[in-house]
Amino acid sequence: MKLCCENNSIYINSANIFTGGTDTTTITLEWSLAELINHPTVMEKAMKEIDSIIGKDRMVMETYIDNLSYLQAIVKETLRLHPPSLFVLRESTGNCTIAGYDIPAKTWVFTNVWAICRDPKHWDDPLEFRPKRFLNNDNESKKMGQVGVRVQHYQLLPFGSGRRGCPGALLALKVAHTTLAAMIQCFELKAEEKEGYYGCVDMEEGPSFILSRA
Ligand code: HEM
Repeated sequence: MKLCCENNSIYINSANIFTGGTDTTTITLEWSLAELINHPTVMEKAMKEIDSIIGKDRMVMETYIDNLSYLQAIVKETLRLHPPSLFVLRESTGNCTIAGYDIPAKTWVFTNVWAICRDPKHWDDPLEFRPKRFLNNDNESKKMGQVGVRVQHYQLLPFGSGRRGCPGALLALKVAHTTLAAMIQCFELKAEEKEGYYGCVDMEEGPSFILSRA
């Protein structure tokens, strides 16, 4: 049988899934672990949540994740401060105006996800790693608790949005939540004591479109 695909689309889509689906999730895990090591009280709270919901005799499994709301807030806060895809890209199909700028047809428009996720217009203390902001139990969280990474809350866009939004978001979140929970449950993580970084992980960002640690 001869398969007929315009523009080599099977090849392009498969490559998309591999490139878009591998680095992004591991980078999210790396940033989450780095933030947890640098915020021992957050780490302790996450351990306590896992202990109280799962206990010490069972391993974390995907089915428990719905009950680990603090862990989910940690991943959300990581994706806010360190969105692996810095930009979301669109090409205008016709002339249009965005935020007062006239955009001609066929223009590439980059949305700076990184900047929006740190914008003080949308976030209190935007540079602080504070997963609590996503939990529904104080005034700030009442505002932010409902902000999801996969719905149309445009101040938090790690997976993009709309028809071309990330199709792997659900899978990515499942993998990130379960792996992070297992690592917190099984290991005691600390930073190496080396000159300049006593007990802290260096959070410098690498130079790339995909936001990895330097
Ligand atoms: C934390 C992990 C991930 C992040 C942060 C992420 C982020 C994104 C973003 C921002 C886009 C562009 C969306 C837009 O333009 O609106 C995208 C597209 C895409 N992602 Fe992900 N992604 C992740 C994981 C995955 C996984 C696990 C897969 C597949 C197994 C995947 C497959 C894709 C594909 C195929 C596209 C292109 C969709 C299209 O062009 O229509 N991603 N992703």
